[in-house]
Amino acid sequence: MAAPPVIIWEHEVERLLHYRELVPRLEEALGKFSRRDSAEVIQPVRNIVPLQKQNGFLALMPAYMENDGVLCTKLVCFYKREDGSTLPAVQATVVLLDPEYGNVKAVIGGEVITDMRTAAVSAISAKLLMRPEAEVLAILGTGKQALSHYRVFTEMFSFKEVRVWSRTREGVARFRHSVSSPVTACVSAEEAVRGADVIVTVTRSTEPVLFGRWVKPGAHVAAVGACRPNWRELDDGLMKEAVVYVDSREGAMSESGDVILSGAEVFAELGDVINGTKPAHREKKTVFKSLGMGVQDAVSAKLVLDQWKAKACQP
Ligand SMILES: NC(=O)C1=CN([C@@H]2O[C@H](COP(=O)(O)OP(=O)(O)OC[C@H]3O[C@@H](n4cnc5c(N)ncnc54)[C@H](O)[C@@H]3O)[C@@H](O)[C@H]2O)C=CC1
Ligand SMILES: O=C([O-])C1=[NH+]CCC1
Repeated sequence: MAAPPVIIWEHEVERLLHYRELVPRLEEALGKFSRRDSAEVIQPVRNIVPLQKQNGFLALMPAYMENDGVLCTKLVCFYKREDGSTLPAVQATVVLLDPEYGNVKAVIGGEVITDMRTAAVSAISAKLLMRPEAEVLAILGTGKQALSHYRVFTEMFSFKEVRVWSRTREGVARFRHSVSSPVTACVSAEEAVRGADVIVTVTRSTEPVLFGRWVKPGAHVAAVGACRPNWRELDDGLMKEAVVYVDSREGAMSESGDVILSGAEVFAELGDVINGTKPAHREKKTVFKSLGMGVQDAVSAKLVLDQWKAKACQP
């Protein structure tokens, strides 16, 4: 009989997962995914069950990496919460299985993984697509993703100024309290993004919060919210004038309101740029539309379990 699964919960994931190890693994996984080699990654578009009463969705996100021996699925609920709600916008659990026997090896809290891997992939998009002389970062939204994005972007790059905007003053005040360095609080999204080199949108909005006419030429946008086909964060103007990159073409064509409703053309996946099969248009306005992928959770969970085992073996 197989050993019972290891349970690793959020505070431990927080201790075990570090961007310096996570970022290169995610970069490699994005490249593998975009090669569409079934021995490297099998990852269907996630299955979604609407939770009508709760105004949310349950998503099942499986991924199999045959060459790496990683079989994984994340269960994630995400909600269209009203501001002021004390309930979380995203709740997740990641399950690692043994591909040979099918037994569960580990059950891992998925919130820290979701926050960190999403932010790390946005940072990879910036590494590939922002101008090298980028100085100003703007973050729209001040929730959990805003914080993880702030952390990895300031760890990986040296911005001279970080601006934040939220619909509520409390949101900005809370955010400023949670970070170590000064940030510029902006009273409007327009004020935050005018002249910014890199813009991150991490809101629960279902209507555009970022308009192309505010975004300067050559700026890079990482758009993380709006993960349903009828939800938007970006306007048609931005989607149509920017070169659009995504994590998964299939995912974007079935889930991204910004892509589907604007009719914008998807130029490439990030993995195509990593593999050298599509160029990085750093000189143009670029949008990375993030939706999240099971393979990102799989490599993150594998890293957590490996670190946990390494620590457990230490005397
Ligand atoms: N692309 C991906 O892989 C992932 C995307 N997400 C999405 O990222 C977004 C942010 O997630 P969290 O930070 O966990 O949520 P959160 O609830 O912690 O933060 C949401 C932020 O959006 C703001 N907001 C809410 N409604 C708004 C509106 N109508 N206009 C402008 N701002 C508004 C809130 O004030 C708050 O600052 C959500 O849409 C979530 O579904 C979350 C995880 C992964
Ligand atoms: O990839 C993910 O975990 C999610 N994408 C949208 C909400 C949660």
